[in-house]
Amino acid sequence: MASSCALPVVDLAPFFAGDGDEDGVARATEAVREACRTHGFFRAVNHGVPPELMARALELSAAFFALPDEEKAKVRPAEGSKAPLPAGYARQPAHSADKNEYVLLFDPKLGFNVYPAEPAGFREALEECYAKLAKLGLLIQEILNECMGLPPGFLSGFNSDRGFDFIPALRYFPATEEESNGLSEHEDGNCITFVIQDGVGGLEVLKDDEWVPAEPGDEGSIIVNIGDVIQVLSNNKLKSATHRVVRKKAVHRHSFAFFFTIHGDKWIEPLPEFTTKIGEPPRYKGFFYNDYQQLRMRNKTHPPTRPEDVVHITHYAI
Ligand SMILES: O=C(O)CCC(=O)C(=O)O
Ligand SMILES: [Fe+2]
Repeated sequence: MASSCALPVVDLAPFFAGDGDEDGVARATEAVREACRTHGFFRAVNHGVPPELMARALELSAAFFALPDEEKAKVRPAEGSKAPLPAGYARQPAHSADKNEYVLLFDPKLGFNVYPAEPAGFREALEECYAKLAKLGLLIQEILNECMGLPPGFLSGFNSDRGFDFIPALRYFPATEEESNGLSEHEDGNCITFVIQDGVGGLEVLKDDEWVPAEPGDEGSIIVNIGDVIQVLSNNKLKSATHRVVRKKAVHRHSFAFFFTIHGDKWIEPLPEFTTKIGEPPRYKGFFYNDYQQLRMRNKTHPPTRPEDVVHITHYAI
């Protein structure tokens, strides 16, 4: 039986029905609001991304990562690229607590991506997946706008530049006898994240001091979570939850994480709807998104020895 902490499931079908199912839309919107308030995570079904496309993309990704290291190394980021992060293949440095390798991809239209020659079809499947997830990002942003009671179109106007969204295709190594961390506990710094994953499992979300599994489920579901930007804009009404990936023994785990993010020049602070308009004090000082990203990046390049020195969104808390 599912525990009371189990990840909420949200059926997005009413948004695709095209028959003006207003009640269905209202119910699904309320389910998203409740999930983002309590867990910061939910499992989306009927999300508009074909399950067979997700399965094919994961298979092709697994085939790429199974290639010899020297083949993977050919997919190195282009020198002099203007991409916000290095697009292409990389592996976490040996000293990192995170035990994975990945291929980072941006919107194909931007021309930053570097693709492997093998396996055939990798580029097409990933580009198709990207397009579908980008569309889903816009839909979830609209739903959040409604959940947050913001003026229609506020978030899409505030966050209209899609040039910073990206996907890492990830492979986690098998756990060892000594150690099973795949991705250390963290909150996402962006707006909205989608996770597509194979059947291995290992993604876990912290809820009331308990680690709740965010397993893939067998219906081709996508895990959705909100990041720090939404938590700040909503002045803590919606939650950017702590999560991590734990590795399993004897298997690699494959996933895609789509980061629906925001332009680095954006000034992020709690919105009036959650502060002055309702007589509540802001829980955060304002900041430029870029500045926060730099601090987060430094967490990775220069990991502090004391966990309490790792920068989280609480850095800006009042
Ligand atoms: O691989 C996953 O399941 C999650 C990845 C994740 O949490 C992240 O990249 O921020
Ligand atoms: Fe994450």
